[in-house]
Amino acid sequence: MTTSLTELGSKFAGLMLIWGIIQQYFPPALSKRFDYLWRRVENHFYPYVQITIDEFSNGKRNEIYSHINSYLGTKSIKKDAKLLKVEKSKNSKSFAVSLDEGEEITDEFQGAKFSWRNYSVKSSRSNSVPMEKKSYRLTFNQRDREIVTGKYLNHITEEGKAIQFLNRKQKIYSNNCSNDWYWYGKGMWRDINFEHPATFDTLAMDPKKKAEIINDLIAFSKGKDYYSKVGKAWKRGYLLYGPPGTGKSTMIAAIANYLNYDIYDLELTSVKDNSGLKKLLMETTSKSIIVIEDIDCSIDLTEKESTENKETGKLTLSGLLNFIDGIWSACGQERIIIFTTNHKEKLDPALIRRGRMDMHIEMSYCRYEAFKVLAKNYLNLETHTLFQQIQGLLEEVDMSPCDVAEHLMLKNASGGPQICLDNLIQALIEAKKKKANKDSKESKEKAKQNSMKIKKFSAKFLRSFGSVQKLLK
Ligand SMILES: Nc1ncnc2c1ncn2[C@@H]1O[C@H](COP(=O)(O)OP(=O)(O)OP(=O)(O)O)[C@@H](O)[C@H]1O
Ligand SMILES: [Mg+2]
Repeated sequence: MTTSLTELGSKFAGLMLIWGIIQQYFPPALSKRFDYLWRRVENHFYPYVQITIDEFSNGKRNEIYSHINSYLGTKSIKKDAKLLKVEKSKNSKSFAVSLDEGEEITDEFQGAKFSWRNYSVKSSRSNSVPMEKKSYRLTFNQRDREIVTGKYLNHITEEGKAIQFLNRKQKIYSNNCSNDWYWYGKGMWRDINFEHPATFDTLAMDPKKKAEIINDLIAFSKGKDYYSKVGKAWKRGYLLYGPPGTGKSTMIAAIANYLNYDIYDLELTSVKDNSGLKKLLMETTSKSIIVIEDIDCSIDLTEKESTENKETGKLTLSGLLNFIDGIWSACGQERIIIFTTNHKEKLDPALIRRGRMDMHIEMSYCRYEAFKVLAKNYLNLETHTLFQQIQGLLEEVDMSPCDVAEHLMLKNASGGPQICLDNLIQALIEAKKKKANKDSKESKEKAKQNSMKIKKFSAKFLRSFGSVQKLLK
């Protein structure tokens, strides 16, 4: 289809040119009549329309061109296009394939056929470097005009965007910028590539809880229509709480990798006031996770403090609440906000109520199910005779996944899994002893305090009894 369409198109263009020249010698009334007839002949033999999409439009890069480029590049691998180009930019994870100059490809959408051709025109200005003008030309039957403008162009733009999103390198942004001259004028966030290896497969936790979180993330990321239907801003809040070393930060990395989102690591102690917080928020993009780690330590966020500071221009709890659910936070769609804390009980209930922090996720000490994930990751073991003993010990001792993982690391080339498991058992037995000692000390201390209380009480009672006796005498 493609070659014949393009060839036919250029032949008609040639005929049009000749017709234009001859037309000048015709009287206007006759020329109009001929023009009408010519259009009918043309529509009969060549009922096609062409749209050209240039790489640059009005001196600016044309975004649609780059989306089409990605879309057609992916199509070209599956189709039988023979002239392809491969590029890799510093911000993309893998190679990007696109059509080479002059190559054509056909596409189908809702039963309609489309032909795409890549053009490149080189021109040289009198005194300067040669310029290359790249474009795509879309040819389609004019009966499909509505499909093209109504749906097809939208469809390829969305697909192209999605391909570019998957192919880009993830970033982690931080607002904790020093006064370093290098960052001067580079915006409020600085970024580096995010390359954390954590995934949900390597995250050690109760499998049911893990599945629940993954399902929640899937529902969120596919929820565009749902959120707009119920009239809610497309964002979700997670509170991760639990003792140190239980995997809160690791979970954030796993979520970012799962959804391919960027991370904005927001350091509240570096934020001067509420308006600074708003500016930071406005510089974040969609499909991102805004993280505030150790929220309880970041700032004194009590309601009382917030009311006192309202006028003094500081960062306040109400400022933070506005940040989470104010209208500004809905400016960029598809955003996740995550708070972490070791002390959930210290947080103001207003900050973590449902609707703000939609899901409260407890990251707990390592139990048997979580241990099995670590043993698989670190030692490639799914079963072992020592597992049963470890299971029993993990029920009695609170050890963080971080500490368990440390014992499962192969420390030298000659050490095998058996040594690691033995080491872990030793550590668990030690921890169990320590716990037993601590418990017995605590119960002795409690008993001592109780007996002191009883002694004090009886002395007081005896004293008062003595004074009553004296009075009665
Ligand atoms: N649940 C887990 N699954 C897999 N690895 C874990 C888990 N928890 C901890 N680790 C390991 O321990 C290290 C420290 O964990 P992480 O930083 O995620 O803990 P945290 O809960 O954020 O601690 P803190 O409260 O001190 O910030 C990680 O680099 C990871 O290797
Ligand atoms: Mg952490």
